[in-house]
Amino acid sequence: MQAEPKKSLVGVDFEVEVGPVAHGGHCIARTADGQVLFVRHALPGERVVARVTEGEEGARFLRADAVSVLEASKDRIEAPCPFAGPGRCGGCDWQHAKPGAQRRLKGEVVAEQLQRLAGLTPEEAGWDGTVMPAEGDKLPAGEVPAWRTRVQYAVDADGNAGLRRHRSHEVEVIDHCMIAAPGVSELGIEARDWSGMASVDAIAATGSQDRMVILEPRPGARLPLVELDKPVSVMRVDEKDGGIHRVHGRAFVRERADGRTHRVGSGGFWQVHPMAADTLVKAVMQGLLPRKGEMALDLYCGVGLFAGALADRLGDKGAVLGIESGKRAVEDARHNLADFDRVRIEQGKVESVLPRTGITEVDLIVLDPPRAGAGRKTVEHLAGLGARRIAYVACDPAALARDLGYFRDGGYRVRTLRVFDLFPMTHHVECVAILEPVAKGA
Ligand SMILES: C[S@@+](CC[C@H](N)C(=O)[O-])C[C@H]1O[C@@H](n2cnc3c(N)ncnc32)[C@H](O)[C@@H]1O
Repeated sequence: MQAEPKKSLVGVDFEVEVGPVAHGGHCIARTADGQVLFVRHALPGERVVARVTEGEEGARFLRADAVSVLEASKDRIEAPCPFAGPGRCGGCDWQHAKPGAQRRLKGEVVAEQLQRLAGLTPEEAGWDGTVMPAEGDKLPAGEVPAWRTRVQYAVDADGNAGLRRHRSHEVEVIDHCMIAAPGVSELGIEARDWSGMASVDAIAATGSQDRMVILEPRPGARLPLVELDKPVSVMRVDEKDGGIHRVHGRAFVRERADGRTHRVGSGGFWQVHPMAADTLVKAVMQGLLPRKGEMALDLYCGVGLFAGALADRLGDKGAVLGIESGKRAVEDARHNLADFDRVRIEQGKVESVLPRTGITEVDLIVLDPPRAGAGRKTVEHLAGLGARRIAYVACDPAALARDLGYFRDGGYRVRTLRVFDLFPMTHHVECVAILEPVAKGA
């Protein structure tokens, strides 16, 4: 017998009391029947009308948008961006929260994940519970920061440009993105007509005048001429293989951080807040306190940000091994670190390359994995290398908390945790955890 299809609840409204914020930035609520709702654009303590955007009867949970606020939180503000809100731009999801409240809520999410997945209180994690701005970010509270040094715009078939709506391919047509850095705006949809393109990825480097635009043309469309009064690279996404190819200018931009210049190719990772790289390097180095002559690993090393910072502090007798899966990022890392004799970069996945290196002992480890985290197997391997300190840089607090639990099983404790707001107006948060071995007999 075929099971009856479940009835979709999309478009149905529920009047609900909004509970705490959850991982992912949505708040938790329940329908009168007890079904869990993850409500976007809501704040804890509010009473709202939540309109279901995903889910059916009997589903474990539903997703919804707060389409009307019946009782507002004192943390609520009118979103400064005219394109934010239910069903609109999918970029910033916390425009409706005061800047101070955004940080507090990020802290609540980190604390909840630590408790639930690692059994740690903030005190046990050596964290004072605060969420810090990026180093040197002195913007007055309330002012919308134009921070994003990389924005991927979308263009519809009629040539209207904007940003994608939340979990949708539809384009929210906009004339300006408030959080785009000025260098991005002078290149992006604010500056020219992008008809014929499907997407336009605009990058403005920090510490150099370099600009890059990665264009994905619609079938048969010609690329527009892109001119700027500073070095601009034009790249093209290949329709057939999805590869990124150079059309004009250099195939990279130069980013400055920790006193060095880093070449970052079109597909390579670089932090999108202009002060993020320096902030993270400082937090990692303050936590690790590298000593001359030590041996260190930089895992998920990208173009070599932490490997370079480590090599610089470890001196001529120190050594660093970086591992990164992206082929072009590895080429960039090798270029960026060419001045250091005792730095080696291996290409491949950490989980397969690390065991093959035959390394059985290191002094220091930095790991900065993608959102999924490192996972049990890699953490078990790392915990067996006897490092005196480990710095775990994380963009997903849930993956971090889970992996901290694995590190605890491997004999490591969290010495300090620092939490940074490197993504204002969104729910995203960045953490740096410093671990050390639990003293024998403790
Ligand atoms: C969050 S970025 C960090 C990059 C670098 N640490 C930085 O701060 O600029 C994560 C990096 O890990 C790489 N990556 C993803 N999965 C990987 C894996 N399984 N093994 C090695 N590298 C991986 C990505 O290509 C990306 O460069």
